[in-house]
Amino acid sequence: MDTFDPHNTPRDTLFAQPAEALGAFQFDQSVAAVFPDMIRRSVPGYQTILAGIGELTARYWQPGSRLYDLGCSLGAAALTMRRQLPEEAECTIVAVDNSEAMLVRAREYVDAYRSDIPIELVCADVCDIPIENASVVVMNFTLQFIDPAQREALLQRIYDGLRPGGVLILSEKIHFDDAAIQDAIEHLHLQFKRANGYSELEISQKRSALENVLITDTLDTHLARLHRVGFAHVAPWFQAYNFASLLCIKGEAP
Ligand SMILES: Nc1ncnc2c1ncn2[C@@H]1O[C@H](C[S@+](CC[C@H]([NH3+])C(=O)[O-])CC(=O)[O-])[C@@H](O)[C@H]1O
Ligand SMILES: O=C(O)C(=O)Cc1ccccc1
Repeated sequence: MDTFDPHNTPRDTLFAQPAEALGAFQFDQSVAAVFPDMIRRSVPGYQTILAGIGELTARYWQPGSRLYDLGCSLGAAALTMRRQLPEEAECTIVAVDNSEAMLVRAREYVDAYRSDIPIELVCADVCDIPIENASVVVMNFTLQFIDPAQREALLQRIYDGLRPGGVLILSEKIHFDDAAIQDAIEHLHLQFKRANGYSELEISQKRSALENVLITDTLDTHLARLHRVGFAHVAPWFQAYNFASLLCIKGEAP
């Protein structure tokens, strides 16, 4: 087998041909194979958000704690977090995804870089795993795929598993209640995809496949829910069109 090169991965053409029957979007082997290209060309600000996750990790990690990447896909956030920790940090990074195909490839990415800090790759539903002794929890575009009825309970378990002073970094595609704003911002995202070489057919077929799979909330829904589960400080630290990332800080113990 050729040596794995994380900087040279194939182009996303998954929705380029007319499909007779379009199934629901799944994180299967074909998506995993093109995922770095797909996310870069589909999510404005993705690289900037990863850089911010690195900077926030450097600021909020705590010695002897666990750092989580929930819905890790190929482990991009887990690897970015690890680069920010000192080699001698007695921390463990836990990266979770329920797609076996993603985790097989995540293993290749993780193995391509050397470090004394372990990244545990766990194949599980993020709603089922224990979250304990955490200083930094990242959900980079994952909550949007969780059943809306389960979102608050998951956020509550994250909050409960954080140490005082720990943080959740939550990135999400969002929508807007104001129809004129929704229209304008969706247009900006469409133009972003077109500028990145996606055809009208690719855009519309992917949109259909994502229907009822990727379910967005508004920024207000996110903020209210994050406050309800207990976060003392919550604010968006980044937004590009309809993609936002929130910093949620658990208060210090009284
Ligand atoms: N219930 C679930 N349990 C575990 N994993 C899940 C679940 N539902 C979906 N996933 C996983 O969440 C990931 C979402 S992608 C994250 C990008 C990454 N964070 C990145 O920083 O590159 C975002 C996107 O494709 O828009 C996929 O790998 C799913 O298998
Ligand atoms: O492509 C889109 O329209 C998105 O909303 C982002 C996305 C990126 C990768 C997989 C699924 C959705």
